[in-house]
Amino acid sequence: MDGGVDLLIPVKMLHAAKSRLLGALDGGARDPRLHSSLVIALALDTATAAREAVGVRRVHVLTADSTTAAAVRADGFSVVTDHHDAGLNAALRHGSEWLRNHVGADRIGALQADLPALTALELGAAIAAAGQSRGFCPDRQGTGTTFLLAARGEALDPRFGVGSARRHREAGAVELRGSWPTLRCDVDTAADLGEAASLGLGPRTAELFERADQVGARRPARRGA
Ligand SMILES: Nc1nc2c(ncn2[C@@H]2O[C@H](COP(=O)(O)OP(=O)(O)OP(=O)(O)O)[C@@H](O)[C@H]2O)c(=O)[nH]1
Ligand SMILES: C=C(OP(=O)(O)O)C(=O)O
Repeated sequence: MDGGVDLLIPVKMLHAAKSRLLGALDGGARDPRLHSSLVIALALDTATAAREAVGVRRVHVLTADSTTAAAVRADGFSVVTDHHDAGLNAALRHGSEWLRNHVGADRIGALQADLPALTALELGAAIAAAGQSRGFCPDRQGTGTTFLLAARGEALDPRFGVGSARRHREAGAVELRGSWPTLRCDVDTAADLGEAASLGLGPRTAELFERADQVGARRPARRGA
């Protein structure tokens, strides 16, 4: 029986996360508390859309960070503790084994935590497109990976990092090729934030930028604006 995908969303320690976005909310002042709230907002918008997607059984945030864990638990997400913060692929291998051993997960996926424009429709379409295969979705540049889905009963075998799209392809994952701009739009830079704003930011991220705007910081510039 098809029980749906248990999805891991990895978030590293807040002081180290999304370093290229440091200062994005405060005109470069780089307030660490504001930065932490941005990292958490990105993850919550991603996780909230993912939870609504057809084919998803449960969303688990994978983190060693206690502030992140508390914030996502408050919104009803499960937390898988990454004790080591030993790098993304090691964390995902640990998370994948934990889900197989502790919650009986038989189909596991990994979704990047920085997809603030994600819609449930697009993630559901990508899961459907994968069928029973191991699949991955490249980012909008075509080189990275925003979503990796194991075949049923198999471990995740993640190969994230620079050039991960090629590595996932070479390792036998099927490239999921639909036109899913919100699933492909991970945000590493201010320019990426502008792209996500053009697609429509999720409510947590949008609210942070609304508030920042009121105190004079710039909103992410929309494409073509
Ligand atoms: N749980 C966990 N998540 C990780 C770890 N390393 C990276 N991640 C997460 O994996 C995703 C991609 O990580 P990176 O590309 O290394 O870093 P980033 O935080 O997106 O951004 P930069 O600091 O700007 O490189 C992000 O959501 C990270 O929070 C880890 O060791 N443990
Ligand atoms: C880790 C990856 O992405 P990013 O560095 O954009 O978060 C990846 O695409 O494999």
